Amino acid sequence: MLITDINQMKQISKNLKKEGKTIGFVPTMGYLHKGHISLMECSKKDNDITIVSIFVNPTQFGPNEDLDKYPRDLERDLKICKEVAVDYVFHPKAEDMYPEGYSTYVVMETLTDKLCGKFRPGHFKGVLTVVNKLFNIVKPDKAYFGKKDYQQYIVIKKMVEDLNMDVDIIGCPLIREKDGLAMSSRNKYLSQEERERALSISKALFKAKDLFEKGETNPKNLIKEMKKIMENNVDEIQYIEIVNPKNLEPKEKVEKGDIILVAAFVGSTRLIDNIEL
Ligand SMILES: Nc1ncnc2c1ncn2[C@@H]1O[C@H](COP(=O)(O)OP(=O)(O)OP(=O)(O)O)[C@@H](O)[C@H]1O
Ligand SMILES: CC(C)(CO)[C@@H](O)C(=O)[O-]
Ligand code: BAL
Repeated sequence: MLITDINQMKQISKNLKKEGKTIGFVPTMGYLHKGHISLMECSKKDNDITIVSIFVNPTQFGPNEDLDKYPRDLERDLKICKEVAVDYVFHPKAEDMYPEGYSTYVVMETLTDKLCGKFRPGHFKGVLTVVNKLFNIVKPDKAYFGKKDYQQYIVIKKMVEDLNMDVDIIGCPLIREKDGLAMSSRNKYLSQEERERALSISKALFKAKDLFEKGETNPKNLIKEMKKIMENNVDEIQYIEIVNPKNLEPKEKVEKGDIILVAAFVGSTRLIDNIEL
């Protein structure tokens, strides 16, 4: 069922909780793909009720980013949600989420100024604020986030811990296309030729993992090999970092369980990807 009214969504969730039902929540920005569907399937397995939100959150986009052109197709998304048999789709209006005079934000003092946060100032402030608002409206027992957006997953986990919020954050595996490209709504922006070049990102990650498994533990060497693969294909590498998976601090010697995080532009499309070692 599609719900667009915030108060109606709050009331539905309140009633579900009164009935003793568990609520699983999958926040999205829509233009759904198999990555999103995998989160919905996880939620359905664990909970009585699954609620998906579709909201392109304006506060997490920078002034020169793609808020206006972000792909939107509600009809298609609703069809997918129906096929997967989610119980409710929450699709609020931006003017209801952020009415005139809106002035309260959630700011995290660590973790958000590095990696994506360094290149997208204010991004995580917008993400944490909207996720907090959505949690207050939907009141989930568990919320599902993809590890494709790995920093986002860690930052949200920390917010929930720091603010003693009553929701379990579940991180779900990154889903790829058959040829290795990480699924993302923004892949729609890529031309055929750009998509080919974008494959160098996952190729570089797979290569680095292979080299690590063969014994290379110097992050500089792994990153150098990745750059060799990506340099002539992508248009800009924003970062390649090998970090501790919990605190996102760069590693001097790579160990099993560390994670390689990448952000790069192909044409005007910014893509992120990662691999766990
Ligand atoms: N390939 C994927 N595998 C697993 N989870 C994913 C994947 N892509 C997106 N998700 C998750 O889906 C949720 C909603 O993400 P969002 O709607 O921004 O999709 P997206 O494809 O990441 O879009 P974008 O183009 O903004 O990167 C997030 O928790 C995100 O991590
Ligand atoms: C978590 C989220 C739905 C908040 O707008 C968004 O950042 C996303 O889609 O990953
Ligand atoms: N998938 C994270 C949302 C964003 O890029 O704004």
